[in-house]
Amino acid sequence: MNITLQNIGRRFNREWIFRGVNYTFEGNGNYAVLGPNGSGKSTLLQVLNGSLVPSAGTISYIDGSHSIDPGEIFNYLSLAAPYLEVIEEFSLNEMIDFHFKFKAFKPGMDKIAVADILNLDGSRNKLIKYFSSGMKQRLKLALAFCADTPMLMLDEPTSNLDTQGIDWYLSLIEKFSEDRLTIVCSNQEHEYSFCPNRLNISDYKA
Ligand SMILES: Nc1ncnc2c1ncn2[C@@H]1O[C@H](COP(=O)(O)OP(=O)(O)OP(=O)(O)O)[C@@H](O)[C@H]1O
Repeated sequence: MNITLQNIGRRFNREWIFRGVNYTFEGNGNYAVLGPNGSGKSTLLQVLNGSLVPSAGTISYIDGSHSIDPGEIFNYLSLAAPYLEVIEEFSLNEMIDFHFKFKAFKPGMDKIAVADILNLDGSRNKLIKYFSSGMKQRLKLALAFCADTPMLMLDEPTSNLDTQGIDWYLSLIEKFSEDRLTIVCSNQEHEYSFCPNRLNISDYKA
């Protein structure tokens, strides 16, 4: 999967957050979007995942030999981000069932394997509203990692995770990011140290 940005800019009201971004995210590469708080990392990720339209420029998606309509791109990606909520009234079982109505499981994965990855097999009927913030973050990550999509987008992936949770995240990266384009928005080195390709959004401040 390739994503090509040509002269991309995004503004809110009169303020340009970034401008003139020319960049290609290629193949199954690992990419980090870097920059200090408020620099526009999440805004760029939202442009990349089709939830925000760019204010300038064009974005194109190519999967193999065919191009994908930006309106359809959500079907091709898995996203874990602080602004993407889990459904509090669902149990863990219901949340997994719901998520995988829209996305296929990665080969070898199923509902039980996802609960196993979370180490929450005994809590399958527990309502998500009773999960701790770290458990909710693990759930968001596991749902994204275990879905069979050609793109994985992660915004602040280890927020609310303890040291053990960070190791758990890194083990999932090793297991589930190899064969897909992976983009991580972060300002914490341990979250993106595996990414050889780095885009600093501050370089495009208008
Ligand atoms: N819907 C919006 N309306 C107006 N301004 C917005 C909106 N969303 C984001 N912004 C502004 O855009 C700028 C970039 O925000 P963004 O969340 O993309 O930064 P970030 O680099 O991801 O920050 P952080 O590291 O704190 O998560 C900020 O100044 C923010 O206030």
